[in-house]
Amino acid sequence: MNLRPPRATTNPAEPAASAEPAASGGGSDRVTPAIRAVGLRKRYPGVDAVAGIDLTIAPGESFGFLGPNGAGKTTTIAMLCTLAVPTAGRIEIAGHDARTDAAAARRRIGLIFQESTLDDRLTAAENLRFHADLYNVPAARVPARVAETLALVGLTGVRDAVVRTFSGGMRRRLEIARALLHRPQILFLDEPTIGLDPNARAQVWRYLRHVCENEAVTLFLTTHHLEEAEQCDRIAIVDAGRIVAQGSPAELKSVLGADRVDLRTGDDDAAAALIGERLGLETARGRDGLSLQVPDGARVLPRLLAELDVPVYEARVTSPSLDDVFLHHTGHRIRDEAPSERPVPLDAASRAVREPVLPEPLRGGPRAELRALGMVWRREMLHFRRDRVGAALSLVQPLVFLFVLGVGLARLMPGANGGAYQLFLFSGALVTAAQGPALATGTSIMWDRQGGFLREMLAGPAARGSLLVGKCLGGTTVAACQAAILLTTAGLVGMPLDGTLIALLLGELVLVSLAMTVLSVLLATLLTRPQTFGTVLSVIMAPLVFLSGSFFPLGAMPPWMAGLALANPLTYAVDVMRRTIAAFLPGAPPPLFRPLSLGSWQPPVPAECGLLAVLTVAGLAWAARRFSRLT
Ligand SMILES: Nc1ncnc2c1ncn2[C@@H]1O[C@H](COP(=O)(O)OP(=O)(O)OP(=O)(O)O)[C@@H](O)[C@H]1O
Repeated sequence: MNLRPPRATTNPAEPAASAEPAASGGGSDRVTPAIRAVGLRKRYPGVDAVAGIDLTIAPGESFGFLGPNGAGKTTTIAMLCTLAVPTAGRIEIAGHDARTDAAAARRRIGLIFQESTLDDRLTAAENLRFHADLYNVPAARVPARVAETLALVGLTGVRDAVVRTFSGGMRRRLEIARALLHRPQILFLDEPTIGLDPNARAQVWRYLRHVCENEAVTLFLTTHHLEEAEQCDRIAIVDAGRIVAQGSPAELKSVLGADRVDLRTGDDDAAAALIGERLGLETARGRDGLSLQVPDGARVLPRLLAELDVPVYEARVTSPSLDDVFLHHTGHRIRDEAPSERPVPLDAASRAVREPVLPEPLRGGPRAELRALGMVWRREMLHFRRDRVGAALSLVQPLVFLFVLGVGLARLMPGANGGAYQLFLFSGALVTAAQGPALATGTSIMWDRQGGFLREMLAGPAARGSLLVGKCLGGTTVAACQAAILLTTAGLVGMPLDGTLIALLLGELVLVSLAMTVLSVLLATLLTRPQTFGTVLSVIMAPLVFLSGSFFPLGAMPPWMAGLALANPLTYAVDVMRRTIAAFLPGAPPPLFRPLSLGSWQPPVPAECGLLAVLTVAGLAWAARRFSRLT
């Protein structure tokens, strides 16, 4: 059963970029193909993952890309979705060049990856709302679209449940809802039912069929499940990076031409002889009986049974399967098992949808970029608000510095009474309080990458720079908030509670938090494994903190150590805040507060802030460069 007949439609709201000849398989009208790929190739070191693929898929078609593991399906879909750059070839998505007009192409596609790309710390509705922001779905329509798409996949009842509590099937359905939220013209699904049990697979297919009947969407799906490919209007069989056959399931099977009849009889020798004499057909002997090839098994079988004078215990007619087609073209089989089709009720709201819903144009531009940036920032805030334990724990370290290390070391400091040393430590403790959440921003990029959500963001139409800046601003806000919380202990360490001083320190903390956030984000774009990231971070951060003048003044360090401290940007951050505090102390600041100097020159506070700002901008530019290349 096919999903539905192909439709030749274009988006009436927005004419496609170029007029194209008729799409093969999609009728004879002149319509812009939904997907067009010419000479597509992707070479990885040592392997031609895609070795020259041509595709033309008409609007409204459901197209299956069928092949075994490693055939090149995921690589093809990644290129079609503009996530991977082809080694050669050209791709057009609804008439938009995927290379030169990637954002326009992305606005027209919905994507469901092989692995889940949901944020499992957010609720179902929050995942959808973030997606709406990413794709700049008109704000007024978002509540209705969220409700509609959740109803479509039967998840209305769990809209406010955190995704972590969802089963694999529910996650997949939520991903279908999310991919449809911005009304894409083309829905790409990479192995949509992988890892699901037969019942969950049947559910997903039920919703996909429903989508095809009610939304004007072109489906492109990769699969190695034969019965899933069977439901598509057209199929391309891929093997070793090439399309070996293409057509409707019926067309592909008709190439084999014959049905197979299997017989289990009381006397196979006599039956074989009779079939040869009376029907002129050749039989083959197998372990379980006789088999023969006939053009139309259903018509031949009654005559065959009537002619045989031997008992027939079992007779079976098998039409060629796609597996036979696959075997015919590639010389090997695709293994598969069929799912049990158990009906699953659709939500009432989705049953009410009858008319196909046409895709709507989504707009890009600076406002859309700001919205995407805001979405990333808000997500960081949500995570921060929900992770109260983590937030509280990251304050433990600076509090220990202040009230354990501070009290203990003060007794060893000649000429420093306890209060002066604790106040001396305070600027370092503030930096340490900001440091935890700032560095966690890089860690969250690593986990977003591992958990898949990063792909959801990267596949969207928003510029990567907007996403990166949103992430950095989110991390900075959280880090500065944490340091601001520590600032409430200022009175306990003898800091004057002056409004201007506090405002200045908050401003400096924002700069320092941004600098450290950018450092961690840069590291996250340079490294691929979270474990390596954690190790590198701890190796870098220990010397940075201990050589920053946070715990003892540079004047007390041996020259080689003081030289290293001067090369450490964190030293300037601590010095800036310490000098700011010293400026508000009544009388001359204690000797511990002597500012750092480069030879005989004492850099002014604006110069130290300027240095931090320049390093931050340079780090951000480098991180943006790296981030733009992530796939
Ligand atoms: N990033 C990569 N670097 C190197 N080789 C890769 C990379 N991605 C894919 N390949 C190789 O390209 C070939 C095609 O891989 P691809 O993932 O596209 O196949 P597939 O048909 O989607 O397989 P599966 O069904 O297992 O997902 C494989 O040999 C794979 O090892």
